[in-house]
Amino acid sequence: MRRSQVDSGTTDQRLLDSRGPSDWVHTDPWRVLRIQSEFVEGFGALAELGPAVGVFGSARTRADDPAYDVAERVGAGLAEAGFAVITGGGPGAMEAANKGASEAGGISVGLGIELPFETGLNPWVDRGINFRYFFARKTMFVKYAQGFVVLPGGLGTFDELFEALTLVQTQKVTSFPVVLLGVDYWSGLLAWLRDVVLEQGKISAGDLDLLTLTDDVDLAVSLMVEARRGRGPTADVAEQPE
Ligand SMILES: C/C(=C\CNc1ncnc2c1ncn2[C@@H]1O[C@H](COP(=O)(O)O)[C@@H](O)[C@H]1O)CO
Repeated sequence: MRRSQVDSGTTDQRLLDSRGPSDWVHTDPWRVLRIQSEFVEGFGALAELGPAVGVFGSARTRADDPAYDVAERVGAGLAEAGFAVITGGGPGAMEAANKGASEAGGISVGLGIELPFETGLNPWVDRGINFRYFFARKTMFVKYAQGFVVLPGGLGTFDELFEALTLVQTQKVTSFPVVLLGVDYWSGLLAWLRDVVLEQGKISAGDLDLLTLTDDVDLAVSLMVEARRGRGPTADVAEQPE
């Protein structure tokens, strides 16, 4: 535009001078940009992480609970085997796994989530990202972890476990090992999946093959190592064309 068509002032000036209504920051199009920024930040922070395992488990596991010690040993074992350990960055089993990984000299990652009862990232997270949106955070777990160790937990842990299983069942991700650590805790769920869900044809037998139930931390770690070998030499970079 030229002459009288040109708006007075510059675009920069209009941007910097104007303080109009602000309700648009709470609209969906603006949220889309915030969501996008979570993906950009997550991909940017984790792209060069190398082989990693996700550890899920209860936010309520106390330090005197035997499961805390198990989580700590899992974190340490995975770190010693060369895996980065990715948790939800919160308290309980997450904190224990991060502690184990960090103390063993490994890469301890926490993907925190904004919650009404904010707890913040636990002190053992060395690389942390805070998310507003659960679904953006979940993408990071499945994109950057090559296997999952699941400690005793509640609804959040179930959600993460079944999300991983669903993605494999529907072939949305390459199959990865899922270890349920805690025979007493998890065997009831596994029995129900086998005796009711499988029996009534709601899942296939192969869907259960993905799961290993054990109390053995070393076995959990070695299953992850085996799976990493199975993925071949590209396991560290895992770049695929679109
Ligand atoms: C409930 C309390 C704190 C919650 N803080 C959390 N911080 C980060 N991640 C969390 C938190 N709570 C749940 N998660 C995710 O779900 C899984 C644990 O859920 P569960 O219901 O406790 O089993 C865990 O793997 C996280 O990814 C203060 O007590």
